[in-house]
Amino acid sequence: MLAARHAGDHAAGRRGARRGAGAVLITHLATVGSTNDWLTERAATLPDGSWVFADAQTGGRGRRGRAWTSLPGNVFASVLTRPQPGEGPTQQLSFVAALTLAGALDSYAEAHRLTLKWPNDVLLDGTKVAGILLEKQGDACVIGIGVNLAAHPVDSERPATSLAAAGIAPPSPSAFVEDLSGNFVRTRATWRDHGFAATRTAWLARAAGIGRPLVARLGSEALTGVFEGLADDGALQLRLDNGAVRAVHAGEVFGV
Ligand SMILES: O=C(O)CCCC[C@@H]1SC[C@@H]2NC(=O)N[C@@H]21
Repeated sequence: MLAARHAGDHAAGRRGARRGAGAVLITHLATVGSTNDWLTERAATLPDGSWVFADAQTGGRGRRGRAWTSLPGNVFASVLTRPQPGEGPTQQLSFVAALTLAGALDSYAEAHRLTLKWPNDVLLDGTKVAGILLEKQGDACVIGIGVNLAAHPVDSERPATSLAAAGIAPPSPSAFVEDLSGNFVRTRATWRDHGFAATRTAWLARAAGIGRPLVARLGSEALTGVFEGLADDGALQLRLDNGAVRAVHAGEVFGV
């Protein structure tokens, strides 16, 4: 285990930092506001591919300004990326991250039970088990990952599940983060070496609702169409009833 190296970690209750498989730096905190904030504050000094995770998160954030309920025994982790030679645009990282996460979950649940929902949710038996939040800081991008291993919120507007609720013995968060970090190196290398085409094909192979009707809610607008695929910038391609294909860059999608 490496000695503590960052100033200002006392308040967070530092557990330690170590090099995981492939010499990835993984920092383990007892408690933190948000692992995304922790990394964003250190984006200028930490190396590309650095991870942080925490036993407790007091101000977890989700997409679209929502709070992320951070229950004990779950994973709250973030990884720092900077554009590397050969890599595509940052928006594509969203799909690299979703594949990384699904690949890590494959060790615990049969692959057919795990599907991907645009843009970057992971579903277990059709219900959300994990979410991803990408935040840019200059040219860096912090990818936050929340996984319901042991518990899930029961009172939330949107249905959620956990490995435990699905009858799967959950791993420890630290073991899961170890899997995630190793998987991210491999998934990212595939993206770099084979371009977005390989990542898109892999993502679409696990996508929930591909080729089926869905509703995309974009603010006050709701569009109905058939989910046809993914554009290079990560937009969902929706074939509308009039035959035109509309690119959906932001919003939420629901099956109909
Ligand atoms: O589905 C979503 O809305 C994205 C959820 C992302 C939650 C994770 S938990 C670790 C990291 N820190 C945060 O504050 N958010 C992300």
